[in-house]
Amino acid sequence: MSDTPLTEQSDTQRDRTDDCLAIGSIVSSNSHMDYTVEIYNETDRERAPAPDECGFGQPVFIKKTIRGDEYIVMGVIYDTQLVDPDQGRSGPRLAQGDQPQFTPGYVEERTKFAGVALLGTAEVTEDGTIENSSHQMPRWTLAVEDIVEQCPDGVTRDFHSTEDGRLQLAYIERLLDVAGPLGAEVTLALVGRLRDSFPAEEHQRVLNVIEKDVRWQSSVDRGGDAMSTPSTSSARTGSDGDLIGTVAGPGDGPNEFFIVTPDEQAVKTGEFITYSVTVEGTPRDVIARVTNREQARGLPEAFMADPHVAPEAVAGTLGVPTEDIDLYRLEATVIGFYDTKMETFSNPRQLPRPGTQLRTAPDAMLEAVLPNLGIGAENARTESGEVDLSSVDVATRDGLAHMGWLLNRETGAVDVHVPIDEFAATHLAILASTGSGKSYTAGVLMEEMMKPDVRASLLVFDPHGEYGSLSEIRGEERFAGEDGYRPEVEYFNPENLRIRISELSVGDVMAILDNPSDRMQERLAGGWRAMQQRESRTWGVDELLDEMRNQYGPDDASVGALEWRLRRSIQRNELFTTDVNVPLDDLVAPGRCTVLQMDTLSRRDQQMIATVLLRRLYQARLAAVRERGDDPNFDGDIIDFPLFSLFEEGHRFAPATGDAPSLGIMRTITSEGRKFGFGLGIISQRPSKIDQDVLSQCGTQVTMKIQNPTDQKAIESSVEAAGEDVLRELPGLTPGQAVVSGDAMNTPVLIQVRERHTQHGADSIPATQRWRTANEQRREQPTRSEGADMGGGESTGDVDLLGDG
Ligand SMILES: Nc1ncnc2c1ncn2[C@@H]1O[C@H](COP(=O)(O)OP(=O)(O)OP(=O)(O)O)[C@@H](O)[C@H]1O
Repeated sequence: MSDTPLTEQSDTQRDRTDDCLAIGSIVSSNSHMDYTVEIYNETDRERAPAPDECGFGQPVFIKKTIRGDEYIVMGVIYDTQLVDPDQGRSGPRLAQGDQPQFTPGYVEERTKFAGVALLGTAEVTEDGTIENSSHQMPRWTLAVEDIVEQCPDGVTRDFHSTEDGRLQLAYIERLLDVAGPLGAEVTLALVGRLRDSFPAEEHQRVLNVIEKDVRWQSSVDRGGDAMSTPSTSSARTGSDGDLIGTVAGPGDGPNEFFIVTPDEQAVKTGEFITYSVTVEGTPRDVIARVTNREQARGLPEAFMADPHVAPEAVAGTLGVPTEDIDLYRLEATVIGFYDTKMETFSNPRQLPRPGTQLRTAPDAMLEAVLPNLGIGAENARTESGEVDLSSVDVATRDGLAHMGWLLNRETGAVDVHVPIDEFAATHLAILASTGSGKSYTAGVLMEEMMKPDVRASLLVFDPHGEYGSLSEIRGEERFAGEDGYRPEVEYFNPENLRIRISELSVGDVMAILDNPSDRMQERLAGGWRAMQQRESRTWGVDELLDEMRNQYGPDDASVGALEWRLRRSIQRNELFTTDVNVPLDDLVAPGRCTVLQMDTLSRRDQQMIATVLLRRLYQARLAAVRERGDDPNFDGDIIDFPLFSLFEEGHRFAPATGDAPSLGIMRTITSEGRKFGFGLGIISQRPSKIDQDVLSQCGTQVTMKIQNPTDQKAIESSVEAAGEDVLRELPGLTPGQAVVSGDAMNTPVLIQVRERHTQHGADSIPATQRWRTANEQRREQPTRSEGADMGGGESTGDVDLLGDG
């Protein structure tokens, strides 16, 4: 057999099957798909194939005539074997191998076999080209001595083209099976040949994917299983309309599906993606939310055995590719397409088909469809009654709170606006562990509510005095209206916040008196009822005691016991007065934010203030809605504008356990307030400690980092919109990141809360800084500070204390 390439080169791009180089003949088969071919040498043929004409990965064909029609059976050389009869022979031969003329049998025995795996079939046309190629398993069996010919590149190309010009490679799985350990290599060799025949970019991309996959499979099979470690870290941020992945198939739930995406897309959980479907003849862009992300393919864990060695170094040594090999498997849940008539999402009840391409939902689209704009989008309707999303510019719309932007997109790329009407009517909960940004976020919302396009009437119950800096908005230009509007910010503290005793209910008094006996309760109820019948509203404890003594006799022991309690808890408490009652007009007005600073009051007194004020405000709203103002006999308060009241430490006012007097009115307002234009906002770091009735009535939720499992459970059971995927996000959020869900949004949204326009008033000052400053002050003015701090006694001196004097 000659090693020199033939000078007479065949035209490899020719596409005809006639006059091809015969390279060998079949001698046996290992299976229906796997044949052994003896390669011709000089003694068999005048023109024996050169090594590169019958090498590894060489496409070949065998001609077959079936019922008069001519076919080729395509195959590929996937293995070669040399047979040397001399091997293992120790006895002498008559002649040596370099004297073939004397020993033709010997040379013939010393031969080369090739393994040929079958790929498919094609029909041969009259002009010798092929058509109707099929990559199915050939049905006919080949015979011993069938001639195997070298397949020219043109024929190979035609065998891999479909009728409509697409590239087909449908035999790969079979080839990998048949060729065993050499399957990946022979597939790669074939892919390499096809690259020249299919130069178009679309074909090259497909070949890239196949090549990467096969290469990956083969190298990982050598190195171990692909790891599947869930990962959420990624550098890139999704952007407008990018192609991000392909639908792999349906997921666990009826609205869920899986997507495969390469690492470079870095699609995160919470990202909004879109695909197109036709619903009742109309093409629709359906939005889905990514709910989970797992690595489907990455470097094997075994490569990470030594933390001093980068896994890429191991991979490089083993020849495992490391670039662009990571694949992620995302789970997504269908939100729906935006129904421009109903102005909400509608579920197409149709999952995307496997293979559907997915894009990130465009920024502008998300900005318009995420908030529940409700009737807010009315003036963007076209004549057909549909809302023209492209004309919905939420940024210029009135009554929306700009809370921040989508966390998964570039900063500010998709601004998130929350309709204030929604949460002002159906209540709001801001829930997060301490230090996660609750008060900060509440501050952002309050700023938004005081803007000229909203001018809310806000009443803030502030048990920690955290909203002192909100007064800055009075002078901020961005809060000024063209008509001269300037928001008012008023502060009330216990000195100017008094409760008139006659405003208390008997239930309130019982709570204040700390479990009076049954008989005392009975006496108190009788006396209180009588007092409330009186015209005068300026009675006090003395008048009440007189009334009870009138009813139950001057020496009644229970009245005696009540006297002591009433004097201690009510008469001597500066919070309660007989006459002064804060006028509601001083407290609430449109365009006014009133902050009740209650940090010096006991918890019980804070609850009492909330109870009485909420009751008065609620009744005043009720009177307005029921048009009691028209009744000449009505002398109560009327508030003819909606109210929104915000509670820091909400669990203090509506606790899940205990007997807070404020709980009743808070339950009433959260369940009925919608009808009367009275919204509550509950801020709390302990959702599990809030009354579940109150919490579950909060239609809009801003949930931030929460790690405590009991609190997570409370959210799960009371926050309807918080799906499993949303709850999973909560522990991983950092300060300022939040999930906004519920009535105000069409779907839960992961946001970065914007920065405050005013200063945040709740920053804790580090203890070390305080110590240092205090110490420095003492050193500068030792005598004065010592005198003040030590109560004027003999000072030991700071120098001595520090031990350096
Ligand atoms: N959106 C944001 N942008 C910038 N910084 C923020 C943001 N949200 C919170 N922070 C920072 O996080 C800190 C904690 O926020 P905040 O005081 O609102 O927490 P909190 O949940 O109310 O805590 P606490 O329960 O102790 O009152 C703030 O001091 C602020 O510096």
